[in-house]
Amino acid sequence: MEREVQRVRQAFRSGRSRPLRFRLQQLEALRRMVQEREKDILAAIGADLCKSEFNAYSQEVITVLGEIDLMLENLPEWITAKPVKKNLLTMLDEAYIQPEPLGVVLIIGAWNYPFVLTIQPLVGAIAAGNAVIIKPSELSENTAKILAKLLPQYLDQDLYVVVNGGVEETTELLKQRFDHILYTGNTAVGKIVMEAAAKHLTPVTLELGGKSPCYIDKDCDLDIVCRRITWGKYMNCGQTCIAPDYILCEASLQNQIVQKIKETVKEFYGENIKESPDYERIINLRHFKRILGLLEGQKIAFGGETDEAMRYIAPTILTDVDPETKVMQEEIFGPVLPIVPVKSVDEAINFINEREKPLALYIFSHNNKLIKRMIDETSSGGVTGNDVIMHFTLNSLPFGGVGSSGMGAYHGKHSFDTFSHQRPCLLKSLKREGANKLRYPPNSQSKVDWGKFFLLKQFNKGKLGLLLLTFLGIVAAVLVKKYQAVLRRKALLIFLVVHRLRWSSKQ
Ligand SMILES: NC(=O)C1=CN([C@@H]2O[C@H](COP(=O)(O)OP(=O)(O)OC[C@H]3O[C@@H](n4cnc5c(N)ncnc54)[C@H](O)[C@@H]3O)[C@@H](O)[C@H]2O)C=CC1
Ligand SMILES: CCCCCCCCCC(=O)O
Repeated sequence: MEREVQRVRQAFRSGRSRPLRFRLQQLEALRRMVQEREKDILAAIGADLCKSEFNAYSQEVITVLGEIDLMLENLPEWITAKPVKKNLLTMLDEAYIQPEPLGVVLIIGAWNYPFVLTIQPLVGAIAAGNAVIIKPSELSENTAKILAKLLPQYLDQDLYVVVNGGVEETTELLKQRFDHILYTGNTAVGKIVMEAAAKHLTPVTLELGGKSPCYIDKDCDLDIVCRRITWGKYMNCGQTCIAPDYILCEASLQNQIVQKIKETVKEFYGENIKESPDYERIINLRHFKRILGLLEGQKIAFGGETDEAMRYIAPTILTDVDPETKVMQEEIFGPVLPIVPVKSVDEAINFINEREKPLALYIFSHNNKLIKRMIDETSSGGVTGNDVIMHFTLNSLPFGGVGSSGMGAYHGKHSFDTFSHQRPCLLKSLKREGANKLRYPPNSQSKVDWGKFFLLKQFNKGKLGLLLLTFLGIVAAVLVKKYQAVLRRKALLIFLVVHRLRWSSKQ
């Protein structure tokens, strides 16, 4: 493993991942891979999660293609140095921020959306000019295999490398030194990743999970609310990190919600859900049994049917759920929707704030003030009002968690920033040494006063200073006339200072 990482680092050191042209070529090659090998990719995702081609395309492939297009369109602007504001002391210098690649990035993907959760970060890392080691999840083995096969056929083989394997291989990888690690998966492994990264002071982006609450206000159009929740909760058989984990609402709404979700499930998946091409399966037996365990002792208002051989769990709703029971203690990550009754929005806010910060928060209400209030008085990785999941799809929004649901974010420009160092650059001239005397020893009160004058607004706003500088400006102008060639630059500096002070005294 050490040799593999060394090889990638050598490739990064060659500098070839940095030029804009190269980055664009690699992103175009990746887009070609997705388009030319679409059938293979969809088949692999389908085999891992029992997912239809339509669903695999619209839940995973479309996002990756959109991300690549966004990068191709904006990268020339994003990699350009951005000038920054200057102060009186640096007025004649060049000051700017230049994004630079971090180096070798490790991307550890999860199995639930095995293509998009691995390739979308890769797009950002390539765009930012890095070399990348990609570690797909071993649980989605078909997608892991197809990525290991296809990526080297399209991308630079030394800069972008897929490492497949399980916990043992990931553990070995994590002993190596990286310049950034982006991990998607559960919180427990997130801690292992962070501990390993700390040994090398490697920065991390942790895309973790949690229980994302969904509050339904009493004045809602429940038909629409329930359609949206049914879509987001049962998509991918509930195995979505930002799926609404549970509902908070007044007890009186429960029966109507159950009824409307039941009707929607029939509309979406038909009479025989097992036969529906749109309804997926649980990834493996361990997760299947874990989810069944969460049903113990609960009041099942709808669903509950299971088939171990097919790892099938029907869309299920639990009502009057006690917050102390197991289903409310861990992320469900399956098609089970508990409803926890609350008496008011205040109680819902307290309920959310008493628990770990979730990855997403969903609020349904006609009352925008109530939505804004809940946003103000709670914390979560992201929020969608009057819908679910959709904040993930807008790549101008950063996607990530907060607190135990993760740290850092990606998607679109946020990915580019995550995988870049914002390098501050100040380029001075070897001339104009006179002004530097201010900061050289021996120090004195008058130097401190000049320092204040140049750097602190409150000390250069006064009229006295302005008068003094105007006077200096006149003297300078006279001197310039006399020693034009030598003093032109100094006079210009004084003029600029006077101009700046006039401007700041107007503020
Ligand atoms: N925030 C986000 O964007 C997302 C978060 N998730 C979260 O991920 C979780 C589900 O995924 P998991 O079952 O964790 O996926 P997983 O079991 O596939 O693990 C993710 C990665 O961690 C590695 N790994 C597992 N155990 C390890 C260990 N002991 N040491 C080192 N590496 C190890 C695996 O090889 C894999 O590449 C849920 O909690 C879900 O909420 C899932 C998708 C998106
Ligand atoms: C248009 C629907 C796209 C849905 C994609 C959802 C991917 C979520 C990944 C996750 O957070 O686990």
